[in-house]
Amino acid sequence: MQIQLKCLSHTPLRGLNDPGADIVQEVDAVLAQARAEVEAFDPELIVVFAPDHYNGLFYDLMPQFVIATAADSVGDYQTQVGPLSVASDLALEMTRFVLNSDVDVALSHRLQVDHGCTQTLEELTGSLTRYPVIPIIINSVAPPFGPYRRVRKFGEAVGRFLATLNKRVLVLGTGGLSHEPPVPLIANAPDEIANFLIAGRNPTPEARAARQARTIAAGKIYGTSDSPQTPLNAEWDLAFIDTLVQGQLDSIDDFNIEEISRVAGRSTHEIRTWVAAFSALAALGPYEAHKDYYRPINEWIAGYGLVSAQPR
Ligand SMILES: O=C(O)/C=C/c1cccc(O)c1O
Ligand SMILES: [Fe+2]
Repeated sequence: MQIQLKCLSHTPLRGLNDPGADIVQEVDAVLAQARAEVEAFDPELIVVFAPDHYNGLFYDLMPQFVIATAADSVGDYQTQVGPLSVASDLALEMTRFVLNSDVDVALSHRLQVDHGCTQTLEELTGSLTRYPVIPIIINSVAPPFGPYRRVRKFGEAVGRFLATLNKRVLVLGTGGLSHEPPVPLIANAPDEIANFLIAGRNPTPEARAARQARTIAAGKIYGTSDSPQTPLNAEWDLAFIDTLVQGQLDSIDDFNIEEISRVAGRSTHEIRTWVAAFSALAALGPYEAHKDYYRPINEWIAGYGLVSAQPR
């Protein structure tokens, strides 16, 4: 089998609250290059490790890991609505393999996915259906989270499964790096917000629009003294990227969840998708990785990065 990896940030504010035109063009060029590389690789399967932001998964039953055999995009922010072309049989086989590797994983035969999964698919492939895909959700937004060492074990099990396939596989991780958008916490939440976080599927168009307006408003002041959210932390982001590029994945086992939230923002935990993706690649042997791009972009509430890797 052949495998390539790309991990990149997502942000629903791209196109809704943009930085200066020079930065927009710079990112457009980075994404165009990544898309061209995906096109040249011509994957037969995409495995996308993604977070959910209370669009598909809620506290009525909040799993740490989910593999989907079927998935529909809710179309939040500016993402496309509709079904993904999920490789259902392979997703089920993967689930069996992971369970037999002594790692618990939930299975969904009808998962709703949001921008955390679909933005990256659209940016790197042009659509939700261009290639067969297996969506894998890693809880990165709804505390409590399992330890980082667990994410690594999960990613390794997925990687060992991919090694059994005779296919060109593109592994994606989407989210991060440092950032903290105004996603509510259930701890001490008023009833209305708690009810949304527990069972808020399929919100009304008005509720969706209000959520989007709140995020845009937060983007307008993010990184200033008016913003109550933890700011971006470029130093933390670059050290994390370096850890991945140097292949020091075992050091991630010791990551302290509370400390990361404090110094880099609560949604920084979307890097769990990167950890799983790199662990899947590392399960196939030594790799070489390259930082394609990094820039902290307040308007997008994103320590925005792209890293690519392949077997050495
Ligand atoms: O879930 C939302 O409504 C917003 C999510 C968000 C905002 C800004 C940057 C991101 O990476 C997000 O996922
Ligand atoms: Fe996100």
